[in-house]
Amino acid sequence: MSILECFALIFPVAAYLVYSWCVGTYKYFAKRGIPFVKPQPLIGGLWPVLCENVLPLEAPTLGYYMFPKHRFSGYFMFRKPEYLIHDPALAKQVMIKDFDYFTDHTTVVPMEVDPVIGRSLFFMDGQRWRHGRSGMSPAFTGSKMRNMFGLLSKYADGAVQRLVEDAGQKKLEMEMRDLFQKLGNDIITSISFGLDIDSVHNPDSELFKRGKQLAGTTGFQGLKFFLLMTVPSSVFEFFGIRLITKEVAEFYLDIVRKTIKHREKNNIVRPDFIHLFMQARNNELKEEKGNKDDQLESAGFTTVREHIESCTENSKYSDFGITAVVASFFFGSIETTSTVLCFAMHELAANQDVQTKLQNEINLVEEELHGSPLTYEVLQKMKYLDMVVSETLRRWPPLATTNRVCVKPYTLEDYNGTQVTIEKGQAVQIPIISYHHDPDIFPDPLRFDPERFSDENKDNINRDAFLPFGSGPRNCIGSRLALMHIKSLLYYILANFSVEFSEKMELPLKLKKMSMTYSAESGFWLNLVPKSDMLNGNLKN
Ligand code: HEM
Repeated sequence: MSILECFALIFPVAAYLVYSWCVGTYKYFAKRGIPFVKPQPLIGGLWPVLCENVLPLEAPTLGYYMFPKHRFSGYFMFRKPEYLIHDPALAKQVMIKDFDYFTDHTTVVPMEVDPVIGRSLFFMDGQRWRHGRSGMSPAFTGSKMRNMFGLLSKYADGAVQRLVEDAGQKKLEMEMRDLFQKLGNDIITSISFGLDIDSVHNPDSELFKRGKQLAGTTGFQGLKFFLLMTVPSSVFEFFGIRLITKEVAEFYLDIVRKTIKHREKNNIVRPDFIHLFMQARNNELKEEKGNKDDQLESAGFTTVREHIESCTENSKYSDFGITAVVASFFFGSIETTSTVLCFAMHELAANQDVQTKLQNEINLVEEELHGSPLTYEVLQKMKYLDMVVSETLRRWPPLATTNRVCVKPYTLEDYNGTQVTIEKGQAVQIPIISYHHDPDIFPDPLRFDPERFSDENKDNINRDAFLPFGSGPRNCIGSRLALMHIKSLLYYILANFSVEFSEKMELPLKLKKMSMTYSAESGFWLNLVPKSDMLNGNLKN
């Protein structure tokens, strides 16, 4: 990082802290009789992150256990007062029934600040978000995902076969986050930009390097992202700081332009996102009402419902618009899916009985397929695989919290009758991780137990408190794609390998502190053990 870049980042942050110090007040919650986490000067509720062993991503959730008798509590982000919602039923009210009061996420990035990230739904607000979501939702329906499954599954199968060749007769020792980030980059590059690459064997390829610049949440890129979440985006605009550099945006724009030209000239149809958004700009992207693939249960327990009516009439995507929208998928998808895959593999290595049960289900499916390729229907019907993925999402949700911004005054009522009006512009935090780890909601919460999601037990699950993909109209638009990605890779890996901890794995697992999502401090080191060798008992070390 150059001195100029350091200055460009440090100066706006310092200016913002001084500003918030002048306008903020720590008396906000005390005056209203609301329990709150005691702030420290300047950094507010971030003190436990700096001085105690609290992960930054869990910092806003501290009030959950400090004030168990309340439906909500207060928290200071630096000097800005925010609310933490303890009661999952109240969170549901905020996210679904009273959504009109809470339509936005806290971080908004105007297109002028960053033309790529500014086109990501996550960072849009108001009408622009509504319009963007309704235009994008037909590209993520179950039927579109079924069409994309062939591409994704073929890639996952091919990538795992290359690992089988690498392994030969030996165990393959690998760091899982590195592996899944590479596979994730390749899958998203294939289904977004229509290009097939192999980053595991070609880590120096231009496409992998560029992909990392799009999805990166570590180093300088991670710092910029963290600041974007804490400092108003106008500060970024004023200093001309972009999250995705012009060079990276132009690299992908060039690919998209050439691909579109080639496809139009040669009448090529490939069921990927470029194709879907080319259809959208020609008003040809339709939602097929009543399609059985769009029913929730077909995609697994965790899939979330689409609440916004789709409308593609005015979605006139330019070449740059298509580039920016698909590039923004890198950002939301690679870290999240890699996190789930790393922890799923970790739990399978730690719980060999679960691994055996999952492999038995996979073996049965393979027998029934008689050598034919895996299909979307067959993958969706794999109950135990769905239970393992659901339990991983409960135990290790990639997003520990989500949030909403109040857009018109709203009154909250505590169990004891205390009422408080949230003002326009104030944020509420929804502590996904606290619900998932609350023993009153999920007994023995730190135990990895896929049986919680069995047919016999899943009706007892409090759906309001199980929120890996959020809830309501602003839920995760990519839940079906994410589940398909995670399940396909787990299927092919466990069809060919068993997994065990390698000697390099630091146990018990120590979580990485400075990370935007859950991760292992020293990596997820596992051995992939070729299955045929295990069966023949002739494994070479
Ligand atoms: C396991 C993987 C994933 C997890 C756990 C996850 C989780 C989430 C969560 C918790 C939210 C916020 C929801 C809310 O506030 O109610 C969200 C939003 C979002 N996710 Fe995901 N996500 C995953 C994968 C993906 C993928 C693969 C994509 C797209 C290709 C994606 C695109 C988005 C977008 C665009 C939003 C913002 C939606 C909006 O504001 O309208 N996510 N995700």
